[in-house]
Amino acid sequence: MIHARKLSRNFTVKKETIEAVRGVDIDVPAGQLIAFLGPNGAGKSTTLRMLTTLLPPTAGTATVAGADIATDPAGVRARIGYVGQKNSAGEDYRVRDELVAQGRSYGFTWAGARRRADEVLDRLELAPFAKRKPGTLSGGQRRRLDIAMGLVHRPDLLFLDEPSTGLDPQSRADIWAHILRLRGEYGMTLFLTTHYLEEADRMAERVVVIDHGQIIADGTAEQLKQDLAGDHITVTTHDEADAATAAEVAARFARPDAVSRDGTAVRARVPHATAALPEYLRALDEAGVKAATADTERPTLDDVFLALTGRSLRENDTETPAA
Ligand SMILES: Nc1ncnc2c1ncn2[C@@H]1O[C@H](COP(=O)(O)OP(=O)(O)OP(=O)(O)O)[C@@H](O)[C@H]1O
Repeated sequence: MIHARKLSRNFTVKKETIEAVRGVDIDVPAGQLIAFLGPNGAGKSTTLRMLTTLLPPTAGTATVAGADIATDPAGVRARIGYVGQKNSAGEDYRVRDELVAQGRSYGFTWAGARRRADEVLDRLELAPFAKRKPGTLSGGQRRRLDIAMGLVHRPDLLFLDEPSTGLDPQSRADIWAHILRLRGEYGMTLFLTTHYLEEADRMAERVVVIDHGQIIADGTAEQLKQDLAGDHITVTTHDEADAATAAEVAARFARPDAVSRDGTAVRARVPHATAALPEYLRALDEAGVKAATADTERPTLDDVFLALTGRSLRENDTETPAA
């Protein structure tokens, strides 16, 4: 559905060149739900804008939904939907009329556009608001309208740039329920960016991480966590001397740089915590150290990012994601 090779985009600002996207290669098969993650300024929107033909690449090639972004941008646009960060519906018309106008802009007849408008109103549970102006909708309803606008022409592939940003947790869950239902009904390919790592972790089949314009990780959330972050074991002891011994013992189970100590707490990164913990506790016993508490923790996608870059993706977050 998407095949991009060495996709790159530079911007020149005051004679300075910004390499926003640097040689992105990506292949997305039909039907996949893929989350594109990265900190602010990593190049997510720029990549999306190139794939959706809103921005020409400086170098590289891509075919999207079977059409070449450079030689057949109209073909790409006819087959994809794009829901950007900004509202896509205007303020002048009523909700249904906005959707009908969108259908007309894709070449549907008036009757066809009205049929499509009613279908997406129904699918996104917006029918009760059909006669309202977009400006009177709540944040979540407005976001559903944006998605409806992107779906009027029944695209095979839908790009969503931060579909849930700025919404309260309940509206976010609601948007996701709609996205997943639409995907089930239409069998669409979904390519989305999000700042919410938990959402990417739970919802996406594939996670691609971009940083400084380059893809630095690509796989299922589970693979990335297992390969790049590993589980964590945390053991606390009764005094700091024991903790120092416990840290030395931990270094036998984990790489030395994957062991840290804070007072009486020792934390170690290991491939499989549930298997390593009993062995570790036995080894502590042999070393004459009694653990006060022992805990295991699965890694998060933020741990993956931290392992890859030494930075946390959360440093950019301004909102607290829902649990
Ligand atoms: N029109 C532009 N002119 C100049 N620089 C730009 C332009 N658009 C993007 N950039 C720069 O390119 C880099 C990548 O920006 P981009 O918007 O793709 O990042 P992003 O990962 O989508 O970030 P965010 O999460 O904040 O939306 C940034 O350094 C940004 O400042």
